[in-house]
Amino acid sequence: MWTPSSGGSSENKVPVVAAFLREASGRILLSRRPPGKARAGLWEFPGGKVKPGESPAEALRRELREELGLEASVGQELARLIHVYPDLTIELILLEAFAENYPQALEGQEWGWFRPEEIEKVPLAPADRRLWQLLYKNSL
Ligand SMILES: Nc1nc2c([nH]c(=O)n2[C@H]2C[C@H](O)[C@@H](COP(=O)(O)OP(=O)(O)OP(=O)(O)O)O2)c(=O)[nH]1
Repeated sequence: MWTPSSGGSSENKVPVVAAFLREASGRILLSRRPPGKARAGLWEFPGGKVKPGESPAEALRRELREELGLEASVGQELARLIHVYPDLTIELILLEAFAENYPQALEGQEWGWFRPEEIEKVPLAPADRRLWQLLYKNSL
């Protein structure tokens, strides 16, 4: 019988929150995973793991502050999915977010504003590609 040693199972899923944040002209904020981290070089919706005792909204406000110096309010949940990576299974929760200031890369990561048609061509983390397809299907 095959048993996974780590990852590969949806039972021990790690909750990860991510922000759907749009600027005035409708472009969407993406950040790039830095070298040395899992899925380095791929683009994602900014966010991170939810710590024990935190709500998803609290976790997202903390991650946006730590990574991008953003003070943000958090709105509704837009999409959620479970994604199994070889090393880790995540439940990725996409929350609408509204920033009060402009982003700055506090952890040296690349970030940018992307039009929806540009996101089609960006190398996204596989879970984010699926999320993006879900959003598009629901014509957000
Ligand atoms: N933040 C974020 N992570 C994502 C997204 N899509 C996706 O597959 N992931 C994966 C990448 C990582 O394996 C995991 C989140 O870990 P992280 O490295 O961003 O979170 P963190 O800073 O809180 O954790 P850590 O590196 O300190 O362990 O989820 C996404 O849109 N945003």
